[in-house]
Amino acid sequence: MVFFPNAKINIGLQITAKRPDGFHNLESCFYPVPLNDLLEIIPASYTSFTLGGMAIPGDISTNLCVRAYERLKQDFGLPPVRIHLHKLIPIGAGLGGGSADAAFTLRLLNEQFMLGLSVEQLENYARELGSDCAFFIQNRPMYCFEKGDQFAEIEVSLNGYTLVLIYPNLAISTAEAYAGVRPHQPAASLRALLQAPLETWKGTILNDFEKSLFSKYPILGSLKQELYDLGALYASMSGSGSTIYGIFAQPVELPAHFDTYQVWQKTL
Ligand SMILES: C[C@](O)(CO)[C@H](O)COP(=O)(O)OP(=O)(O)OC[C@H]1O[C@@H](n2ccc(N)nc2=O)[C@H](O)[C@@H]1O
Ligand SMILES: Nc1ncnc2c1ncn2[C@@H]1O[C@H](COP(=O)(O)OP(=O)(O)OP(=O)(O)O)[C@@H](O)[C@H]1O
Repeated sequence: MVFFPNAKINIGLQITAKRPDGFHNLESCFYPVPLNDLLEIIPASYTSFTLGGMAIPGDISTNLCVRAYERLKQDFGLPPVRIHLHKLIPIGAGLGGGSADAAFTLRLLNEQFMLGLSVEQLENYARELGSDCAFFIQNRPMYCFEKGDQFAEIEVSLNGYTLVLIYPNLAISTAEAYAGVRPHQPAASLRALLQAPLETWKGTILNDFEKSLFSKYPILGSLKQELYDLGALYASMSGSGSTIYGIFAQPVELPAHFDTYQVWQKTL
């Protein structure tokens, strides 16, 4: 069976408090985007994991696909499988690629072996694997809170807009990003701000990771400004970085020097 785990962007990200468990409470709109890895899992005589596309740091046993398989195997005694991942979503990019791979592995195994797990059960397994993972079970625009693993419905649509993603060949670890932020209660509710027309977001919707990461890596702030100069209605860093995205009214011709980065553009 073949699935295509997709990336996400964060529209707004407020980090509101440090939790007793060391994690942070946040509020953010998670929005799926059609930039995909390829994940194939088939029954086999012994379990193996192979990787194509981009290299992923870390031992195979720490790969989130393998961890998701092992977790379900614990509870359901799954037979051996051959897992192949073709990695296309940049890593350390704030696009949730690893989390998507984990969640899609759970979803795929649930179908392949007819485990009969409900959405809620799959989300609970996903929460064990990472804060972003549970979002990719339902995989639709959601207002996320607490660790980013609790959800509320929100009416946000980018349909018809052109989305540009720029990955500046710079991997930022999530832990590094959280270490640089000072949690605070926001002056305005992100949820309310997101309900206003997209044209108003530029002045109102922020990603709290930008302040410290833009000082540390000035290229990030420059790219965001360039997207605005090119006519973006809204531009931001996604998640804990380093991807900078722009939302445009129509497709945009990007300057030649962007060729040195990984650039993706699609009308949604
Ligand atoms: C930045 C976001 O992508 C926003 O969508 C997420 O908060 C990150 O989620 P993730 O990559 O799934 O993160 P995890 O694998 O759960 O945690 C990695 C590390 O990030 C920090 N972390 C993560 C999530 C959270 N709500 N608070 C945290 O402080 C912790 O130091 C943790 O050890
Ligand atoms: N299948 C996988 N794909 C990508 N990264 C993986 C995977 N399995 C484990 N990892 C580990 O997860 C970390 C990066 O994950 P990911 O790419 O999701 O982070 P990110 O781009 O910062 O996204 P986010 O913070 O929004 O979840 C790396 O340390 C990597 O070694």
